[in-house]
Amino acid sequence: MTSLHKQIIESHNNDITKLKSSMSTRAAARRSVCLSSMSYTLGADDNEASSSSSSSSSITPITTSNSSSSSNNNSSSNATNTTSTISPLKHTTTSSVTPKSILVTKSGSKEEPIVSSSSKSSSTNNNFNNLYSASTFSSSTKKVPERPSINPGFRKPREAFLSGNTDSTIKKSTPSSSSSNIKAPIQISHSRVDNSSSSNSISSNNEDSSGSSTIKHTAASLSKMKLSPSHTISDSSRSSTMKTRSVSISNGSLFSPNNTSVNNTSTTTTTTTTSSNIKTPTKSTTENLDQNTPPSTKTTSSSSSTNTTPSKSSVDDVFARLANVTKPVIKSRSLSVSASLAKVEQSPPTKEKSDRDSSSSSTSSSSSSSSSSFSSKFTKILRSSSKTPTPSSTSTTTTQPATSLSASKITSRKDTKSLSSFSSTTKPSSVSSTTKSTITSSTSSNNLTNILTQSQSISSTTTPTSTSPTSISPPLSSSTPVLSPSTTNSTTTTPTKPSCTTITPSIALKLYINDLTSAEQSEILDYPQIYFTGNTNKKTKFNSQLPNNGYDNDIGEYKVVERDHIAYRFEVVSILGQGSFCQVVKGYDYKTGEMVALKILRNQKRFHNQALTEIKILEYLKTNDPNSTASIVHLNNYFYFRNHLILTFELLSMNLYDFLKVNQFQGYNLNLVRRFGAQILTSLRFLAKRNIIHADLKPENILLKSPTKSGIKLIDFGSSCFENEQIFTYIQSRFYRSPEVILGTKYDKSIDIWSLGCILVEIFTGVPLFPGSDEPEQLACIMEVLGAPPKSVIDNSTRRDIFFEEDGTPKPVKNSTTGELYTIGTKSFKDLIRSGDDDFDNFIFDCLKWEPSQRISAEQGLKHDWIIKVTAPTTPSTPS
Ligand SMILES: Nc1ncnc2c1ncn2[C@@H]1O[C@H](COP(=O)(O)OP(=O)(O)OP(=O)(O)O)[C@@H](O)[C@H]1O
Repeated sequence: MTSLHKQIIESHNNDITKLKSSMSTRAAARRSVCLSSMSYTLGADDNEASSSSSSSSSITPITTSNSSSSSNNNSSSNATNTTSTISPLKHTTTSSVTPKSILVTKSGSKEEPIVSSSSKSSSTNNNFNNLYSASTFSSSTKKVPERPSINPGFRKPREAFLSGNTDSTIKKSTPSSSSSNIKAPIQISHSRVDNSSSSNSISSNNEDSSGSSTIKHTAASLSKMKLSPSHTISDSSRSSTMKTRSVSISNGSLFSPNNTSVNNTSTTTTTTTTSSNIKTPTKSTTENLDQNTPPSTKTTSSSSSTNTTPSKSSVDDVFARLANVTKPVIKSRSLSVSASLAKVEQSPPTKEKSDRDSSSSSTSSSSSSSSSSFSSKFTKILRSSSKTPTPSSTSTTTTQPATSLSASKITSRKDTKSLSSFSSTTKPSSVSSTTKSTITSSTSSNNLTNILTQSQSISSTTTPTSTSPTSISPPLSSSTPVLSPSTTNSTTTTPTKPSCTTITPSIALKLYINDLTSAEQSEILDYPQIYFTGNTNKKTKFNSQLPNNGYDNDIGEYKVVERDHIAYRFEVVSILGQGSFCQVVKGYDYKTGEMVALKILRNQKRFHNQALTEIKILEYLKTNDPNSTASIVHLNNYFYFRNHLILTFELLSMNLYDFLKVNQFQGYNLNLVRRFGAQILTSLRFLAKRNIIHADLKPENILLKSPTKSGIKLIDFGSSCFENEQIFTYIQSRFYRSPEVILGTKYDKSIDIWSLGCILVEIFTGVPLFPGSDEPEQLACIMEVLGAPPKSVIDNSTRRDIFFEEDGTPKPVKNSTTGELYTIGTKSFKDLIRSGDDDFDNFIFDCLKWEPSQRISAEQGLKHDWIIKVTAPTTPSTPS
């Protein structure tokens, strides 16, 4: 093991510690952690995995200007010339922008082939390496602005929306005294400074609507590159809660701009921070990576390419490395029990339930937290969802589901037949094959793993259910092999397809009572099938004096404990992400043998209500997308655990914000942008045909399916709605917020097209197109490029007074940092983007129309010249 490996591992361990500590803190702490020390979470045996990925240490920043795409060569030159004007100050900050960590989420074992269109690609797009090469736009290392501060998760009341009190800084950025002296046109002066250097200065208020935090940060706006004084941006702290990433790798080892040559790098890539350099992986980088590319990865890469171009970007190789580093290895722990013991210990279900009920009741009454009282209303939810037949249709009908979640999803918790949702809604794979499980008869050990070291065969205690709503069933393997003794003996094996054999709670109680907290000893009786009871001695202890009996922190977030169980079925492996109203963890499903993503909603009524809407839409979408070709995440299941609504999803990989981050916000070439664009358009067309608005399209909500492939999926339908069921007026994350939402006019599905335009530009450039720190600045950023909105748009605005003078002239808006005024229409889009591709520019123009009706539709977008130029076969042929 090289010293670098040790360094990486050390860094990982440190980050794990930070992550753990951050999980129990409020948003302010989380935010700081996210910015300054992105969390790294590893399975217990990941050190081993990381050592096998030494090549990752040889990755150097993309620094040279060898455009990987021939079509972009010209623009590359242009970019070089243009960016050479960037001020030295910008370069000075460049050296400090290095993110501390590179964040990658290892996908589950399922890796889909790269968008197969690569084989159909033009000569400029015949190699996946090409796809992942840096954008021709890139110049120096980018700094990105703080992520949008207002998040749909924290929608404001309509009154606040109309009064403009939605972003915490509206007052701040709407000049009062100065405004009277300043006339339009608005002048502009952006600046961007390094946010990585400012994380320590973050303070945030965790309260929903009133809180604001001041963040000194860097923003890497294109237009602000010429000036780089730091500025202060106020954000609504909650909504700007930064995502934590499942895995972060010491950036210093992998991507530091200053690390031009790292251990094991035989050939050094010259790194420069001059703006004229377009950062693209060099041949040497690729070669070094290839030496250590796992066979599977190499195969994948080559198979996705018709021509191998060794000198092209190796970002995909980077991801292969990262994926390798983060390969989760967890212990296999499947519950099993001796037949004799099962016979002896099995208690009548009604008795157990009765005991549980009384216990639960007592527990409930002892809790003084408001969240608990609220939660009681939701305890009916989902635990017996299986009893309800699935919303029948799997056709592509555009009929929307019932307004509210099916009543079948909500049943009394006291219904003794209401098994846990997953147990009753799934067809146990083991049953169909009359699986016999290997078990141990040991009664001396409380450790399930230990018990599995001895074996006996018994019949599975699982019974098939007659009703299996497909829309909420977890993924099932066709056959679920039984753990063999050899498998179960290992403490470091990758999760194997486990036996679906379960034990009853009473047996689990007998066997593992010492592993269960006193609360669990009562709680477990509520779960008819026990798959896993946790593998940690750090379980949260019941405390009726604390929020949700100690299970929650003070903002209603579940205190996630790694290695603990969720609902006696899933093992918490790591944290994947942190949303405004949820935590997303990677979990191992002992029932199906799959890694999944568990979205644990905050224990507050509004979040639950929002999640119920999300579930309704997700189920509807899944039903209408049985083959999963719409590039939309599939909901596996949902259930209720410790007063938290939990949604389980297929496990995806990193989101596109992280994807930009690992490339140090250099952006990616247009071929890859196009691939993403085509897939997003396909998703939007799918949604549009069903009259669904996503309403929170942003890079964080677009996830790679695999770290090594370009396939993506949309997630987070928590803000979504049917067009005729609009609930919220205040939606979309600010950078991607459409003018009509800002202005408070009627909106429809074309708000997603606006977001798409912003996102695609960002993927190309690496930085947000319109990085307003609040809504007035957001609108000013837009007007700076698009000019003032048409009079009709202004006149229809319900928030006109916030942004416009009486005569319709835009109110002056100052740059929140420099104090300089924005000016309307002073930025040329083409100059701003410098894509060198008129088709791309035109496509973006078509997305960014003031008038929603004039924007391109998803259907039209898929036929646009830029999209059809080189289109992945899988994307246009995806479902209509
Ligand atoms: N299926 C998944 N697989 C892997 N990671 C996921 C998955 N779902 C979510 N994540 C991670 O968790 C993060 C938060 O998820 P999500 O956007 O659903 O939460 P949210 O609370 O709705 O977020 P927001 O604050 O944007 O509303 C995502 O950005 C992503 O990084």
